[in-house]
Amino acid sequence: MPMPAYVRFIINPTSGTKSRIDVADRIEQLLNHSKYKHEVVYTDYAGHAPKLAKEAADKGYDMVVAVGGDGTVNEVARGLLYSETALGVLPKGSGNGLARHLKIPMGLDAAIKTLNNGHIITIDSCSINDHPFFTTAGIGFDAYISSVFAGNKKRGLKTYVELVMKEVMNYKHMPVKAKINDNAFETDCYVMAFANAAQYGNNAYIAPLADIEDGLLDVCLVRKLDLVKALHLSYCMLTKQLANADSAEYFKTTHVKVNTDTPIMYHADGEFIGEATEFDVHINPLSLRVLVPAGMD
Ligand SMILES: Nc1ncnc2c1ncn2[C@@H]1O[C@H](COP(=O)(O)OP(=O)(O)OP(=O)(O)O)[C@@H](O)[C@H]1O
Repeated sequence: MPMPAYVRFIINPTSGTKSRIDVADRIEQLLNHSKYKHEVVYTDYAGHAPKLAKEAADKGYDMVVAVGGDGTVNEVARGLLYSETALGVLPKGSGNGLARHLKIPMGLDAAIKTLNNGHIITIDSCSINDHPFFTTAGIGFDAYISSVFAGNKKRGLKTYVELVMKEVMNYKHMPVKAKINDNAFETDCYVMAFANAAQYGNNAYIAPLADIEDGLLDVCLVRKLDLVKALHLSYCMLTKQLANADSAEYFKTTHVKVNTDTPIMYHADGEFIGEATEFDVHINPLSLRVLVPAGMD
């Protein structure tokens, strides 16, 4: 990056649980000002961040830093795709899947210092029915949970876990037709998760083998679920063993197609999108520049 590099911080004031920390003030205090000239802007509404990010990319800013959870990261990154402008992340959500995958510290001060010492890599992104995603997308149960969570006033990990526990046995698998790696098959689908990064967030590893620079999409399919399987899956997610678990099937591919007769819910980076009967999911190799901590390649 040139010296000084021009940086726009985009803060989602609604993300994360309530905190009294003044993020703009911490940035002012800890950012290396001989390296960066910066400005701070705030989102006014959902869907504002892609415009603010694209505007910065069009003006030739060197980096745009998303301050928020994976929803904000998604919106900012969407505005930067295929541009020279790098994404930076100050994690402020409850899951922070992309930040965790990239080994960005969860603490605000440490994450700001990472911006001072980090370097840029180029990562893959993915799309589900033309919605870009950078961490995970999915159809079935995980999308259903994102839809209920979206309407929930309370946020945070505890609320999320309570919700999953309450709903996991009520949700029913659906029959789908899928095509992965030219192999077409019919299957029941409780959840089909598509992963660019290894985890949903909170160290729940839905795709432990995911490499964000390999040009491949990792797919995890759970056909049906009962209580024993649910407990086993949770254990495997938290211990990074899902790729070899009996309760799930794991694929690496570049492109997935899914069809259903009955509409099924889908999400991208944890944000509920809607329902559809056809899904086209693919990888966009090396499409986003990202600043990562020193030592991460
Ligand atoms: N000013 C705003 N007012 C209302 N919604 C906003 C605003 N700015 C952004 N959003 C929306 O907030 C959504 C959630 O943001 P984000 O994921 O960053 O936080 P979070 O939900 O608290 O984090 P997590 O997903 O980790 O729980 C985003 O998808 C975005 O569309």
